[in-house]
Amino acid sequence: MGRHSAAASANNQSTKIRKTTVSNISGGSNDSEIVAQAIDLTKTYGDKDAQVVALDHVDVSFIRGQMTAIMGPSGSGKSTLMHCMAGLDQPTSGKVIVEGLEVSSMNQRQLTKLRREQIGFIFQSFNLVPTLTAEENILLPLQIAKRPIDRAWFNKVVDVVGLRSRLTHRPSQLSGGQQQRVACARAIMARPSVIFADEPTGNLDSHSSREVLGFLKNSVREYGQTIVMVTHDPRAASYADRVLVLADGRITQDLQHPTYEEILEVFAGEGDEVADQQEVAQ
Ligand SMILES: Nc1ncnc2c1ncn2[C@@H]1O[C@H](COP(=O)(O)OP(=O)(O)OP(=O)(O)O)[C@@H](O)[C@H]1O
Repeated sequence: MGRHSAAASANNQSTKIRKTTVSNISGGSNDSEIVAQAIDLTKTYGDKDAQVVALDHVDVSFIRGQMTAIMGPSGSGKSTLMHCMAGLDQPTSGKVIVEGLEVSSMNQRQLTKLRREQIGFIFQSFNLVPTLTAEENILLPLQIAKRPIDRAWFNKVVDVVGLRSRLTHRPSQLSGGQQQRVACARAIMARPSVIFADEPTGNLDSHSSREVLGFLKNSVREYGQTIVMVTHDPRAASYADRVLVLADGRITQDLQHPTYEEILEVFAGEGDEVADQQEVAQ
């Protein structure tokens, strides 16, 4: 399905779904709970003749202690939004604010500090260091940042992700699900303000996906962790408190606590594409 028809399909569905506007979310009494915010965010690639508008004046706020899923067709701007929010990519115009700090105007040194101290990452490909054990991988970001290691917190995180008996194993000696649980533990160990997860279950079978999503959700419920997760998988998105749908670089849906069926309904017109991507992911 083309990108314009995808957007139209999403808009057509919007009347059927509980919908909260971005201004409702970002305004009013919730202001103190905003962890990360995009204001009039635009990102274009290429020059005038071959310009791609990856993000088109996006306004969105992410609330502390919530898990948000970002969905949308391929090329709709999901990764670009997440990369701009995490300070991995520079917007063309507009602002990104994390914990009250303007990320979009930071220099490299400030960005490195921000990513070390405030932001956790989980990638589809796990991104573990192959020569280090699970324990060493989990502790690596804290050691690089020269931050003290809270052993009680480490033990809690290790037990929650069920890695106690695997701490001395290297990534190659672990299953995909176990490797992703190491990556989750690594992300949460530093207690970041927000964890950005890019297709965290994209390389996992359905059993391992459920384990990883269960752990992520648990970290939101029990420790107030804030998570923003890009996913093509409606099942994964149904674990989230909120689902944002992007099309052509704009947010076309903002759903609070949607059920799996409601998420499927949003993509009913482009079900083949979602189903295909889900199949590839599993
Ligand atoms: N470095 C780049 N140079 C040029 N165009 C780019 C670049 N990165 C992204 N784009 C374009 O920006 C648009 C948004 O890309 P983005 O990767 O954010 O989409 P996405 O929704 O994450 O897609 P997918 O689901 O396929 O990963 C696409 O049209 C893409 O081709």
